[in-house]
Amino acid sequence: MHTSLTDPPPTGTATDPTRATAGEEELEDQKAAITHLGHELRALVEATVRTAASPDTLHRVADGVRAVTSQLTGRQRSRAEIPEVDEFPTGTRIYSPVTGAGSPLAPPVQVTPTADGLVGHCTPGIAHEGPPGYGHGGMSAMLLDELMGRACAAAGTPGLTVSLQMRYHRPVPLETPLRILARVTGTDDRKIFVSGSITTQTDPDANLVTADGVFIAPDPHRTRTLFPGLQAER
Ligand SMILES: CCCCC/C=C\C/C=C\C/C=C\C/C=C\CCCC(=O)SCCNC(=O)CCNC(=O)[C@H](O)C(C)(C)COP(=O)(O)OP(=O)(O)OC[C@H]1O[C@@H](n2cnc3c(N)ncnc32)[C@H](O)[C@@H]1OP(=O)(O)O
Repeated sequence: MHTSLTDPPPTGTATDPTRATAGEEELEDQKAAITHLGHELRALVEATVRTAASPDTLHRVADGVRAVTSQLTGRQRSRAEIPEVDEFPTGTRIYSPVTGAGSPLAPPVQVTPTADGLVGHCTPGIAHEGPPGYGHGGMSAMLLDELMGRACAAAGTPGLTVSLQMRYHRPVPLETPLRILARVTGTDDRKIFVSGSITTQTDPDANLVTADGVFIAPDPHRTRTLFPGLQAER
């Protein structure tokens, strides 16, 4: 199982299949299929919020979507279950609403390490709109919360957000490639202090949104209670 924070591209995977064992190959096939469906669903979501189709067309499409949904049958993941393809808490979260290649809600953000933290790249669409043409403020908070949480995990101290101070300097343009930075700035016992920012990729010196967060590394007993799937499967 690879440990990269970067999710696989829409078609195929980043891992050389000739080096994978049988079990790993199955997981890579699963990841590729989940990614394929996520890609198509994101296109459907974006088309849904942009279309000017007639009521007849919308009703027909809604019926078609219901028929498609009914095909996703069989065993359903339980609430606390960690997907087999995931690498919690430091790697792939395939259904994350921020980074998940399999999530119709995610932009999705591609995450890579930097010298002192993480950088994320994504291009949110109209589905993530707040003010007309600009990103929803809650979406910016979600992008930063995730990247800052991942920066804690990448630094070896996974933690949960207890405080997230947001500052919105300029509106975030949609359909524009964005850069999200996150880095751990300090620790105090179980407290982890993290900063983050969102800029466009073309103007990385102009902060659109900045954030300061406090994350807490839960004690081992709390971790076992909060994440029973971690104990059962890892
Ligand atoms: C193999 C190990 C796995 C460990 C996994 C751990 C975490 C992994 C989680 C995610 C990582 C994965 C990927 C990251 C991607 C996305 C992350 C997105 C982030 C989120 O989406 S996350 C969801 C929203 N988040 C919550 O759902 C938290 C709800 N919360 C709680 O569940 C508890 O809060 C808890 C358990 C966190 C701590 O509970 P607790 O009882 O252990 O801690 P306690 O209260 O004793 O506080 C200890 C010290 O923190 C200080 N403190 C408390 N609050 C503060 C605040 N607001 N500001 C400043 N300091 C604060 C106290 O003052 C005290 O300081 P002092 O000791 O100095 O007095």
